[in-house]
Amino acid sequence: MKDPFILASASAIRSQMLRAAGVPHESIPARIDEDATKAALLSEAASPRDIADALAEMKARKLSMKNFGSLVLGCDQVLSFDKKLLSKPEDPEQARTQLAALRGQTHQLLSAAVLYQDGEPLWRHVGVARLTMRQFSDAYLDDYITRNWDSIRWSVGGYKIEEEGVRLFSNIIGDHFTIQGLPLLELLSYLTLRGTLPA
Ligand SMILES: Nc1nc2c(ncn2[C@@H]2O[C@H](COP(=O)(O)OP(=O)(O)OP(=O)(O)O)[C@@H](O)[C@H]2O)c(=O)[nH]1
Repeated sequence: MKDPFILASASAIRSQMLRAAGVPHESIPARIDEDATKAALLSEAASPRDIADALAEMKARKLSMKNFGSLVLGCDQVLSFDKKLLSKPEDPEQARTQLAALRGQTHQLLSAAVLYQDGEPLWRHVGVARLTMRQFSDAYLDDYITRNWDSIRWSVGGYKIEEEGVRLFSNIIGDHFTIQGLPLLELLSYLTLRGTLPA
């Protein structure tokens, strides 16, 4: 690729998806205060989509200002359920409470991506997936968390779709990439259209 590509994210799976797609990049965590920004936006009644987009843009802009010439991709994923924003579970108990609330219900994962270059936004997209959980038993939920806590603690929904988390669901509308945190197909389409990736 002509311009260096920076993924402004600490997310291993986002980097893995880009690498698997043949997009060479450097991963640099943006280290912004997500909680403060999320709280401020929620106090202004911002929508989950706008919150994810704003956080992704903050990450992209911060690293773009320090890396002129590079393409910088910022990402953020939020879980929207019952008009509330859920965050990564802080402990197994919170994971259990959150998953019990999502049981038998449909929630949305919104994965925002914003591309910057030289301090200016080039492209943005928010991918949306709709996921319906089955009526799993309390016993299964307890065992699931015991078996998977070390892995699911880093995921906003308390599950990893490519691992045992898939057994929590009865229906999913949306692509795997969006669920894992990156609207990859839309990003690749843009990079190809702009000539960054060969058509
Ligand atoms: N492997 C995997 N990761 C998931 C899945 N669902 C959500 N995630 C991850 O959950 C995390 C959502 O938190 P974010 O705040 O968007 O990203 P982060 O991991 O904190 O990293 P930053 O981009 O540096 O903020 C992301 O890393 C997603 O990739 C999944 O099904 N599988």
